[in-house]
Amino acid sequence: MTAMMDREAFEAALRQIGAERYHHLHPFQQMLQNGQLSREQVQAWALNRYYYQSQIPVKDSHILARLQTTELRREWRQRIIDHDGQEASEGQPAQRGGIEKWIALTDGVGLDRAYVESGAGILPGTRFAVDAYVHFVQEKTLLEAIASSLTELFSPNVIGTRVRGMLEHYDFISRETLAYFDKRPVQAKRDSDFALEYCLENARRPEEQEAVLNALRFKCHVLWAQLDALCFAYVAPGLTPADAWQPGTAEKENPRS
Ligand SMILES: O=C(O)c1cc(C(=O)O)c2c(n1)C(=O)C(=O)c1cc(C(=O)O)[nH]c1-2
Repeated sequence: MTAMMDREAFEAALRQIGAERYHHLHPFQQMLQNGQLSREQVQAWALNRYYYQSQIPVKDSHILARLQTTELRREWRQRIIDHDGQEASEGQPAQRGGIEKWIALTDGVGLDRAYVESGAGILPGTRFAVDAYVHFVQEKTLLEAIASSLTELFSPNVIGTRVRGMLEHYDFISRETLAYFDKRPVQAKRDSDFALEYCLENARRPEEQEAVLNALRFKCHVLWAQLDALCFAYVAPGLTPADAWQPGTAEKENPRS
């Protein structure tokens, strides 16, 4: 049996998984940030990732429903607000949510909004990976469900590199198009600091520590598999499934708006 790790060793083991397995290492991510993709390949990324974005508040609602204290629910419900936004109330302005901002991104790369929101044209690999994430948080222990969000420990770096690279290399990408990412690093740090502390405190046995590490490995695979699907369908030519989005289709009617 594996021995219990102390707090530092456990945290180091989690960070090691990110260093080896996070999607910053994926060839599609690297092509995206290095300006090696066509406009259509960037459209494919934006379209497929919309499905991930759309399911994040669904998965967080499953976690929320399992939390047994007001304090924990308050903390977790902020994640749902971040993605779904909030109507104006009591002198507070309305808050645009992440999903709406992602639609601004797909708009910005010229995709038809109704088509994006319909979810038609999503690759099977994207759908399976994202759905697996939602099922994971329903079926596993609460500790594992919370641990599966820990990839966000690593997202501020990859987001910074991606945004810088895309702005530098693609003339069809503007700051406004990528506004989704403006707030993400701060939100991701807040969320992952909380989730990390929860896991460090609540994994009290070696098996629980192992389960947390495996949940983070699983989530790295969820992200990796989505980029694999994009590579296979849109970078290797001619392998796009017949019912998935075909480059050159679903263009917005007025590409300037
Ligand atoms: O751009 C990225 O590389 C990236 C990565 C991740 C992640 O590591 O899971 C998330 C996000 N973005 C993101 O925008 C987001 O809202 C988000 C929520 C979660 C989660 O697991 O709850 N991960 C991520």
